[in-house]
Amino acid sequence: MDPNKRPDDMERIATPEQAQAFIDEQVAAIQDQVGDKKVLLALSGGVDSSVVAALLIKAIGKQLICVHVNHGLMRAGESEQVVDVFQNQLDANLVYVDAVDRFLGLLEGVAEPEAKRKIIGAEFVRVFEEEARKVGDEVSFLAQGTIYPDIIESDGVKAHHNVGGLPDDLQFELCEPVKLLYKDEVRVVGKELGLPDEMVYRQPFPGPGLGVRCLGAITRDRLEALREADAILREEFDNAGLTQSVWQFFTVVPDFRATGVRDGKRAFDWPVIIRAVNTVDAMTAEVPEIDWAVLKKITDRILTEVPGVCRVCYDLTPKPIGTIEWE
Ligand SMILES: Nc1ncnc2c1ncn2[C@@H]1O[C@H](COP(=O)(O)OP(=O)(O)OP(=O)(O)O)[C@@H](O)[C@H]1O
Repeated sequence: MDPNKRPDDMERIATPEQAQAFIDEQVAAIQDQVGDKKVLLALSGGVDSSVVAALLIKAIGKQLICVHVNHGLMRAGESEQVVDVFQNQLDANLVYVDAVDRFLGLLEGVAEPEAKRKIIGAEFVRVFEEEARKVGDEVSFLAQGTIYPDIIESDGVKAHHNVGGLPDDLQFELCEPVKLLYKDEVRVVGKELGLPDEMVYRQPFPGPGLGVRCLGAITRDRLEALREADAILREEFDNAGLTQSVWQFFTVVPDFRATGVRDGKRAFDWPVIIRAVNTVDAMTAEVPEIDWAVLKKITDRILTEVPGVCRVCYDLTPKPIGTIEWE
């Protein structure tokens, strides 16, 4: 039997009971696979790696070493939540790497989106490799949040390597407990494992994080404005009950300024663009009709609370022609 093929008769996990049965089965399988050896996991705080971390903690406790890389491009509060949930609440073995200066230093002056993505991806592998080398001798397994769509997308040939790119002398045996699950099932399992809703229902977030929403060459002040505006948007969408009904929403800060008037004086500050989309498969997307009062409240808050911003726009472009992300 192909271990990367979901059996035709496998039930779709939708209830807490089904999730619990899956958890029990995987905990036993992990204990069987790993024994008393150690496992390394890159933990982003996204739903896939968080569910894998929680499963492994349940199965082998401190034999799991989680590495979280704060590259400075996380949304507000995300890295703090990883520390709070995994270190404080679940008492996990967590290595927190503050790599903000490294990433932002390398990205300085780089405006081309593909170049930015490459720098972020390559540096991530480098940071992870450094951490893996520190513990490499004691570790035998690499856990990954591979899910079934990753396997289907890679044509079923081999499991998708989330932290691919590790050198040959640093190869581990893989442990991928959710590789046969669809995203909705991973969420049900995450909920049953007691992870917070913000983690379990986290919307898709691009690998390069806020780096591709701070358009052009990233500067620290513009990145901070983006992070604050994004936090306001998320808070107000949540207050308006839109978090579950809108598929994805975020802000973008372009690398040009607009004029305005603040306290009787000319302002020359950045615009913030609000992007919200609904989609089934991310191939096409529509812009939801957000209640005017909600948009106005978000606009007021961004203009008063976020330094360096003097204009707020709502992006009305469907996909196609516009992609969901701006870069
Ligand atoms: N900042 C980070 N720190 C540690 N690991 C990370 C980080 N960002 C990404 N990763 C690792 O790379 C994997 C792939 O990241 P990607 O951004 O593509 O998200 P994903 O496939 O949706 O998974 P997840 O839901 O776990 O974020 C993650 O599952 C995680 O193992």
